[in-house]
Amino acid sequence: MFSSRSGAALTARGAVFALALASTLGAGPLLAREMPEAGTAAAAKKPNVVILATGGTIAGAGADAANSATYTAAKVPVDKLIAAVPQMSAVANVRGEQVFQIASESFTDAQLVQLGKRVSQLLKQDDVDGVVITHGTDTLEETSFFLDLVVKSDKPIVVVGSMRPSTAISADGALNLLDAVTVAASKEAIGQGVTVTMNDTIQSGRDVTKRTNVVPSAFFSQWGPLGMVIEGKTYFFRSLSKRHNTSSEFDIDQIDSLPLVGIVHGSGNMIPGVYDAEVQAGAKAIVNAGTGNGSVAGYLVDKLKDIRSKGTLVIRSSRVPDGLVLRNAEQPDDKYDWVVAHDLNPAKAKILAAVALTKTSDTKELQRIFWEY
Ligand SMILES: NC(=O)CC[C@H](N)C(=O)O
Repeated sequence: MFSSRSGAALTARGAVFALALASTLGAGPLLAREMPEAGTAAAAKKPNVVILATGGTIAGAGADAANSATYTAAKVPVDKLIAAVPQMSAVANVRGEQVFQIASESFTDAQLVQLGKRVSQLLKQDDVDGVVITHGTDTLEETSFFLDLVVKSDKPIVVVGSMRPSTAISADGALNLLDAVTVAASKEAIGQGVTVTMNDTIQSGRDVTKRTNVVPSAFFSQWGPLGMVIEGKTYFFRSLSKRHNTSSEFDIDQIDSLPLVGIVHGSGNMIPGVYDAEVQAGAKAIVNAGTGNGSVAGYLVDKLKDIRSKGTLVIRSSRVPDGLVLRNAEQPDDKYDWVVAHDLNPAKAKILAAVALTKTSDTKELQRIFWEY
């Protein structure tokens, strides 16, 4: 049973995307439709979109078409991904760059900064109308929020991944990639912030998170998607009200590295020494992924107060996927000089804290930043 899409369409798409791997392995030529030649009138009319490939399942390959969860991520190079979705040439003049070829859990802050700088550089060019980043889904929510905070451009930036490798029956990467290019090429996406196109929806890169780890409908925002993309048309229904991109006070051109921020996951019966280990490793801030409303066990409060008094920032988030952490609810944040992450989950709070710390370590300023972004 196919839950959300027609079985015939899914199977056809899987077969098309599987061509990418066949070619990678030298099994034969690609059946890509001819792309319009650069410099022709047809090419001049279409928006120019650059695909920056970083790896992930969208570039993944398994041994058999039945392998939807057992495969190797980051195998198929960007030119093969592009050749496997010839429908993109009707939407935009597409070219690709292989920035990395990694599973996204292996992303480092240095790579995040490098990617951000490349996106910024490209979007300053008159001959680039939008950028698509192909990415593993595990940390896609971090990268999409990071780019939303630091790239000073109104042009569309779309981050896209897939849940099934390119070789799988019903691979979801091909349509997700076509949808990403469609959004990146659309006028409607200008100024909407970084978006994520997966499973026919357009989500805000600011608040989308991975909520299930095996099915194509993996990405979810508690505030709902921005819109949908269907058969080459974008439909936007809401806008991001938080500061982002050109309205952001952060600029990747001014950032060369990110300070270390740690996350401590809340549970019952915790080990206070974990906080010390983060501080000793050089963490400038610790995001406390507390229980419930960002609650902190009574026996941990002194530890967190002590850490704060010695200079490390304490940011209260929650391990609960949705909701808000409010200031002075559960803990007296004013008294302890702690910051709350508001609706940002621990991974998102870590990104915002790291970016904010490039400018300030004043807790009033940091709290303002957590309200505004
Ligand atoms: N669906 C995926 O992309 C997960 C594959 C891999 N763990 C990654 O994040 O790159």
